[in-house]
Amino acid sequence: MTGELSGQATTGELGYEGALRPGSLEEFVGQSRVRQQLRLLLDAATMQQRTPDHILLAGPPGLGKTTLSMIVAAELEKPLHQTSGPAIQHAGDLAAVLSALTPGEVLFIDEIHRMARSAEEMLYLAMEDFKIDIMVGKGAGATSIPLEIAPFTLVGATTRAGLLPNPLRDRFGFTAHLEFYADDELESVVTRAARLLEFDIAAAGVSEIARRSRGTPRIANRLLRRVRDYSLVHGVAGGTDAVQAALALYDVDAQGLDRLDREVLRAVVERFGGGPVGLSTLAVSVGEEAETIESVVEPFLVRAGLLSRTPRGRTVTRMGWEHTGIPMPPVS
Ligand SMILES: Nc1ncnc2c1ncn2[C@@H]1O[C@H](COP(=O)(O)OP(=O)(O)OP(=O)(O)O)[C@@H](O)[C@H]1O
Ligand SMILES: [Mg+2]
Repeated sequence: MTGELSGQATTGELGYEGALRPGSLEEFVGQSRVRQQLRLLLDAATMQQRTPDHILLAGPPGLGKTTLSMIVAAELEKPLHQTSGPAIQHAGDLAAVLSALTPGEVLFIDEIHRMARSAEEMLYLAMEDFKIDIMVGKGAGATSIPLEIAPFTLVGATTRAGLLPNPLRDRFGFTAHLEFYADDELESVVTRAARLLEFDIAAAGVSEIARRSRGTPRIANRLLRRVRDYSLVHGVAGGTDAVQAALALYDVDAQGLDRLDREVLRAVVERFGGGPVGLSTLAVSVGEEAETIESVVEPFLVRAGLLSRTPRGRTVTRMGWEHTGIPMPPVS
């Protein structure tokens, strides 16, 4: 999913994201519970001069997992090494990363649920005892040589906490579940970003953007940039008119649903009588990957009360039917 309302980052966006990333826990908007929990964890470790427990950050795309990993390193005043699950295809890839860590370094593994199984075992031992076993040779003559590594803090991020094997999940001392942001929190995100972009936007425009951002800071920042483009090109101020015109141009509706969200709702209603329908069937019928539907589209539709996930499949709610504009058949 690559629309304006995908929580996933686009390649060209990475530069902007760097510039807009909050640099400390205090600057990080919202998620106040997670912030308090992290503050305590980091302060305690600093006082005792040890590395803090490993941290797992779980939640949909664009809610601030990468940002928080950078903040953890900054708060600890330690270097950050960033890698990701898909980059770790073999145990050897992980061994190379782990053996190069300096004491206290923060290792960030994004999309940790996509790491190779063979590397997971190595990670267990590393997380627990700061040791790894290096295999030397092949076949019957193979031996494993234990190697000490520097104490480090692992920060893992996942959009799919349910996919992590239990032994891995259990080795994180703290799991932060990031929630979608409330509208007033998104307003703070947009106000802050507008200031950094030196874009003058009216308060009413800010709240309009916040309302349409699906609870996601990345989307809020992205919509803000579209509105800024619009006001620049058309030479108009950043008020509600500019916001509405810009968002209409990008197909974002008043509740923040984009094309794919609406397609998913319509598919369930038109082709499956409102559900229940299984995830894979639904994914095929809208031509998207099941993972995208499950981790990007559904969390928002469920939160907005338009879709419900049941053991038998996905069902569109009464509000969801209303959103499609198709009359709901009477319950027989
Ligand atoms: N709490 C926040 N306050 C201000 N800005 C935020 C906050 N959370 C996220 N952002 C902004 O949203 C953008 C996306 O955040 P981030 O990259 O950390 O998300 P993510 O959870 O790692 O997403 P993904 O799952 O796609 O990797 C960044 O540009 C960041 O500046
Ligand atoms: Mg990220």
